[in-house]
Amino acid sequence: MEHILSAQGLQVLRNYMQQRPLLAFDFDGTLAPIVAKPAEASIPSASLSTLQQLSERCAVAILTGRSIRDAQSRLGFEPRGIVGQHGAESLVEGEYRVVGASQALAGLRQKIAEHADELRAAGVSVEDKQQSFALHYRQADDHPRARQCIARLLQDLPAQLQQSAGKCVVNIVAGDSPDKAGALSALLDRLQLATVIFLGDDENDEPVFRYAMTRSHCLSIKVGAHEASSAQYYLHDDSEVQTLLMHMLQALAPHA
Ligand SMILES: O=P(O)(O)OC[C@H]1O[C@H](O[C@H]2O[C@H](CO)[C@@H](O)[C@H](O)[C@H]2O)[C@H](O)[C@@H](O)[C@@H]1O
Repeated sequence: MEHILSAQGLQVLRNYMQQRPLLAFDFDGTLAPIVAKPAEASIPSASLSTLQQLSERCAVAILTGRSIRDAQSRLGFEPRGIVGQHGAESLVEGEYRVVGASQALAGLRQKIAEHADELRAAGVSVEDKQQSFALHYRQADDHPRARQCIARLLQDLPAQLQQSAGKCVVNIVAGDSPDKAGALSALLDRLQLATVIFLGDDENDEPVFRYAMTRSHCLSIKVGAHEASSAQYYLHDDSEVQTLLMHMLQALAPHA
């Protein structure tokens, strides 16, 4: 993995930007720094301003584990596409679709209600996003205990549901939902774009990093270098995101 802000990385970035790619961004841990409470996450104002300017010159999309409604409330601009709940819902040029749903989510909702006291005592908070759940334990005093409590809840998870790990969170989505890679592929088709730059940081972004390896016009960048990641390039951490956005913008300037 190469640093995207190295001389070589920036040359690759400029070449991509000249093709007017789709600029696709993960939200938490990428555009918005990780914070203790999910409700308090926000994009720093400088990044928001640069994203707005980018969205006037290029197609911009957000690919997030959050619900679309939640993500929208944290964006000061309207992207061409938003993929929400890890791929389970999409909003592209005003058209909303739920892609994948399962009755089994209703069963899990009931089970979560039955285990509410136990989850609360273990410091687990539940984010019900309708097409998916996030079971958060960042604020638990004892993370192993919280994870055990979640594992007990999910031990007989129906085959129609799938779980995945994230940053101090366990996500549950319907098994027939696309992941972010499937959703990105559909988005590119829909927008009739072939080239994409994707920036993400977490487990649910790895399918996109792997997808990028199979395509010739897909540049993948991971926030936070990690040997096990399939991303091609990295940023050290989210404090470098604004610098990257500025380089993207400069590469679109007429004289660039
Ligand atoms: O795909 P993403 O946009 O990265 O969304 C993944 C999840 O992000 C949120 O949780 C994470 O961020 C929180 C705020 O920084 C943090 O407190 C939590 O520990 C992280 O897991 C969001 O709440 C989830 O719904 C998303 O699935």
